[in-house]
Amino acid sequence: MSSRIELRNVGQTFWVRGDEDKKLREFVALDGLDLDIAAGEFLTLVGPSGCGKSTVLDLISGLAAPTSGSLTIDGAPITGPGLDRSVVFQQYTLLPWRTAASNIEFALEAKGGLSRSERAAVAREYLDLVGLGEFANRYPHELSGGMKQRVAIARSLSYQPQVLLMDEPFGALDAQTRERLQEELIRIWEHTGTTVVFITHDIEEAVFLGQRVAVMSGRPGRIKEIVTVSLDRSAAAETDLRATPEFAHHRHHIWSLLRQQQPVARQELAHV
Ligand SMILES: Nc1ncnc2c1ncn2[C@@H]1O[C@H](COP(=O)(O)OP(=O)(O)OP(=O)(O)O)[C@@H](O)[C@H]1O
Repeated sequence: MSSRIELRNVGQTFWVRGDEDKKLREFVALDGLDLDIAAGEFLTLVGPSGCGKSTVLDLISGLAAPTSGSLTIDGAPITGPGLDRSVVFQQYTLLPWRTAASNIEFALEAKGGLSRSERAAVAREYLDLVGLGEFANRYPHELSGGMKQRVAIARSLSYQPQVLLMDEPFGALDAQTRERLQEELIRIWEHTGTTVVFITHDIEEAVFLGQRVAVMSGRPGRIKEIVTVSLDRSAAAETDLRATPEFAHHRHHIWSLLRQQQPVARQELAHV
């Protein structure tokens, strides 16, 4: 199950207080942002810190409304959060007093429509999918960071959203765990066919995961370029994809695009 998402001429303005005079000013975070994400696509989003990546995700999730422009999912306007979209954040968001399985069952309970035993079966199925079938009865504090994030992904997928929104989900993990989870995420995405929008600061992660990488520019945030990544991911089990010339080519191209841009905070300072 997957959905198509369209952002048209999207603008987002915040009111911020000036550092010196404390007066409220308009701050244009996004302006004229256009983005089409195909049903079932895996799109990664990179850009300088503060360029508006999380703001874009907040708008798609429906947690915020844009100041101007339109966002649609399968042609219908996005007017608020919905069970068709699920978000995974960098910080582990599991309930500490519930086991791994029970965290997933809790999300299913909120959705409704399943009996207790059906919820337990679905929780088990998705824990198996992320390789944690043996850890169903562990509490979050008994799991590693990577395991906690796997449970969060399993929980997000358990109610079968059409879109999975991920805001630097592997940012707090060590390099090895991160690579392992990237490979697992590709496998899960191939299995579920869900549309994925994935924010990262890591160019290699963006190239490894994304069928396309949307590179943002800051002040105001908009899409600078969309890079189509051609990698034979089916060979990932036998080949070190990150060592191939194609990978290096894409990595360098995106690095050059980002290199041309200043961090947004420095640009803001220049305007004070
Ligand atoms: N609620 C808000 N009120 C005021 N300003 C905000 C608000 N949310 C975001 N901003 C500003 O909008 C800009 C974009 O923020 P956002 O978090 O989307 O950037 P980002 O690209 O995700 O940053 P990072 O990569 O550092 O996480 C920043 O300058 C931020 O300070």
